[in-house]
Amino acid sequence: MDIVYVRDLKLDARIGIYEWEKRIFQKIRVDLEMAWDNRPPANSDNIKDTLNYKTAAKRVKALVDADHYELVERLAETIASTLMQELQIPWIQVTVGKPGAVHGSSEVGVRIERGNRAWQPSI
Ligand SMILES: Nc1nc2c(c(=O)[nH]1)N=C([C@H](O)[C@@H](O)CO)CN2
Repeated sequence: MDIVYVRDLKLDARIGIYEWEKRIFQKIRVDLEMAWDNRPPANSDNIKDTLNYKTAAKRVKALVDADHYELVERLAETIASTLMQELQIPWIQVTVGKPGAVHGSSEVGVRIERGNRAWQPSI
């Protein structure tokens, strides 16, 4: 399975369950792994055939900017369902991390997979 990825996307988010977290922005980190058939763009050398990683990253930023999220789980699910639907992605892995949220840990968060992991492009 071919992959298009976005790694270590750093964003400022309104996120968290505590009252004080609703009044501040916190750094979050997002990783995306997205299944795609990379042979058509490799053959055409045309951006139109790609899963455009810039488009995906900008959409994630817009989703983060649009709302306060209590849980990293809801943000990860929102990112996965939105990108899958809007960009026709058959399988996605989304990691959302909160660096510095837990003393003694460099990062905490969630990783989810949605869609068909066994997806293969038709030849
Ligand atoms: N599984 C989760 N656990 C926790 C979350 C979360 O979003 N998912 N959030 C918090 C707090 O907001 C925390 O990050 C503040 O330090 C605690 N546990």
